[in-house]
Amino acid sequence: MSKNADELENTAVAQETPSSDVILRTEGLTKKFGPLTATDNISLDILADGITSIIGPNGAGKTTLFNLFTGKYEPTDGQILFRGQSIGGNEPYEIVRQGIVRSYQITNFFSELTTIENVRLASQARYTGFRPSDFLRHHESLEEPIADARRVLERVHLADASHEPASSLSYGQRRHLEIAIALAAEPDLLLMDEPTAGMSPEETRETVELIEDIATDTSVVIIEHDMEIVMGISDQIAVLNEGSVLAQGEPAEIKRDERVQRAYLQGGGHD
Ligand SMILES: Nc1ncnc2c1ncn2[C@@H]1O[C@H](COP(=O)(O)OP(=O)(O)OP(=O)(O)O)[C@@H](O)[C@H]1O
Repeated sequence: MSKNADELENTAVAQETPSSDVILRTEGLTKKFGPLTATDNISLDILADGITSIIGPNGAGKTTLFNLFTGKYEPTDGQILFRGQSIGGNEPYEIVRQGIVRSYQITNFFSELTTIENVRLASQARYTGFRPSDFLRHHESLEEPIADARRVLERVHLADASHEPASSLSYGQRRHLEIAIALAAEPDLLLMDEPTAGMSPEETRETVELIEDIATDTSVVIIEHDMEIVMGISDQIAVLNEGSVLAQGEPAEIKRDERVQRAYLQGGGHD
């Protein structure tokens, strides 16, 4: 039976609109730096549920993709849809307000302030705004930001260190403080760049558990080089190679994908 015009139109809409289980979609996303193409026509779906890992050899375009998601870079071409809305080229503070937050691998807090003061400042921004100049504005009450900061510190197991100067925290605790600062913005999508890099086996185990806990109510995307962690933690994996998506799927599919093995698991260099 042939479809009438309405049915055809509905089909077209259904194909174009990301389904509700996709939180972020890229369509033909390209970023060029002069003659170099860092991400090349990437079309990728990040599912709302669970943890997506982005893997690939050095220079594959993983960090560039994160920088496009957070508004640090403007796409040269293509679209980024967050919950169906185009965000490509938005300012970083707008993207944080829209619900995408990145937790940094590098230390990015005020070391002379206490642990809770650092998280409280980040929670305050939810009330005053995420524009750099908004940090100078005052929320009339500190009660809510302090209560939020306490809750977040419980979650990342730093409650006991609340009143320690951030400079006195161990390396693993500092990384958890970074995560706490990101969580204080109450993201819907949390981006994490090598969340266990440089950690001891014990710190790594705690951090993996923490990420799994966060993923129960927040969509999580991680860039990760450690294949044991990737295979254990991920619900979905996207493999990039030379700026393009080589494969996307569940860990078992990715493990047996011959192109992936050739490009990355056996052949390609990584940290
Ligand atoms: N700001 C920039 N200016 C010029 N070239 C850049 C810039 N950022 C990234 N590149 C280039 O884009 C390509 C992709 O880099 P990107 O950092 O995204 O890769 P990656 O997959 O994150 O690598 P790694 O695992 O080493 O961090 C590389 O060739 C890199 O040199």
